[in-house]
Amino acid sequence: MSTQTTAPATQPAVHADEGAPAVEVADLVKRYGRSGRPAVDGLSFAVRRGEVFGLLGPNGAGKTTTVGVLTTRVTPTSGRATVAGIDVAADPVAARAVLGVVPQRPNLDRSLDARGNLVWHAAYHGVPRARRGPLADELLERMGLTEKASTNPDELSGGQAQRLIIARGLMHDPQVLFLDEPSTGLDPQARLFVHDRVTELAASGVTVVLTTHDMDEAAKLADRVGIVDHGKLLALDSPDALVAGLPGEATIDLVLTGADAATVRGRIDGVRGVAGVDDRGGEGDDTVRLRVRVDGDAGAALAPVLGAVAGTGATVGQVDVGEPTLEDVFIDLTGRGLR
Ligand SMILES: Nc1ncnc2c1ncn2[C@@H]1O[C@H](COP(=O)(O)OP(=O)(O)OP(=O)(O)O)[C@@H](O)[C@H]1O
Repeated sequence: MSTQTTAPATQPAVHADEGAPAVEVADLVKRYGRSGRPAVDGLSFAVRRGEVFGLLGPNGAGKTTTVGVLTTRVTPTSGRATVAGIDVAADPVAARAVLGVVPQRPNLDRSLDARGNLVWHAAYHGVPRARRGPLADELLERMGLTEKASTNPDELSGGQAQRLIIARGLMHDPQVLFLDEPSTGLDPQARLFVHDRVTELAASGVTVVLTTHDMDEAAKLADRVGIVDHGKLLALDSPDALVAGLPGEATIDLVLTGADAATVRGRIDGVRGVAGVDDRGGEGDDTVRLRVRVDGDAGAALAPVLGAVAGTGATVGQVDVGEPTLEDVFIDLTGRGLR
C-alpha cells in the first residue's frame, strides 16, 4: 500500500486544490425523509492523498450514503464534504471530474459492449476523442478483459463486470476512486484480482476510498480504517493500531455445549492472564461460542481456561487459538459482531 502523493500522469481539466486532503468530511449529516435517525450522523474524517482508506461497518451503517454524498449522488442534510479540495455540494460538476465511482450495484450500459462502455464514459467526461480508444484498450488489458472487449455486459461474470466497472471509473483519470463494497458477491479468485488492482492503483498515486463490511478486506487493503456504526465514526486508525489498542494479544475461541454462558464467562474471566471474554452467540439452544482474549501467549492460558470451563460441567466441542482482528475491535466498540 502506498502513501505516495504523486499526481496522476494526466491532470484533469479541473484544477483541484493540490494541498487539500484527497477527501474531507466535516460534521456530515444525512437524513432520508423527516423521521427516524439519520443515516449519517455527524461524520468527520479526512483521507490523505495516495492513501487506501476503508470505511468499515455493518449493513446499514451509512457507508454507501457517505460515498453517495462524496460522489454527488446524495444531497447532504448538513455538513461539508470535499474531494481534492472541491466542495461536492457547491460544485458537483468539478467534483465529478476528479473522482471515479465503482458503485455497489452494477450499472453498466447494456446497449453497449464492454469497450463501448469505457469509451462512452470517457466521452461523457470530455476525454479527447483520440485518447478514448487507446485508454479503453489499456484499461481492458490491465483489468484482464481484453478478450471481453466486444462482449455485452449481460454476458460477463460478476467478477468481470466488477473489473469493467473499475476500468470505467478510471477512464477519466480520477484523483480519487470510490469503491462501494468492491468484492461483495465475487468468488475468491475474482476477489483477489480486484484486491490486486486496488493495491496497484494506490501504488500509482490514486487515492482509494472503499467501503466494506468485510474486516479481512479492510485489514488487507486499507492503510487506515474508519469504523462506522449507526452513521457515526467510532474509531479511525491503521488496522494494526486498532487491533493493538485492544486488551489481550491472543485469542482462544471456544465452542461449548451444556453451558450457562454467564457462569462460564464469569469463571473464565477470573483466570489469570485473561483480558476479556466476548459472547459470540450460539448456533442452537445448547451451544455457546466464546472468544477469550488473553495477555501474552495463548498456549500458557489454554490449560487454566479449559480448567475453568470444566468446573462448570460444560462440554468443550472446539478450541481455536488465534490473534485478535478488526472484528474484535468492532465488538469491543459496539458489543456486537459486524455481520
Ligand atoms: N434512498 C434511501 N431512502 C431512505 N433510506 C435510505 C436510503 N438509502 C439508505 N437508507 C437508509 O440509510 C441507512 C444507511 O444505509 P447505507 O446504505 O448508507 O448503509 P451501508 O453502511 O452502506 O449499508 P450496506 O453495507 O448494507 O450497503 C439505512 O438504514 C438505510 O435503510
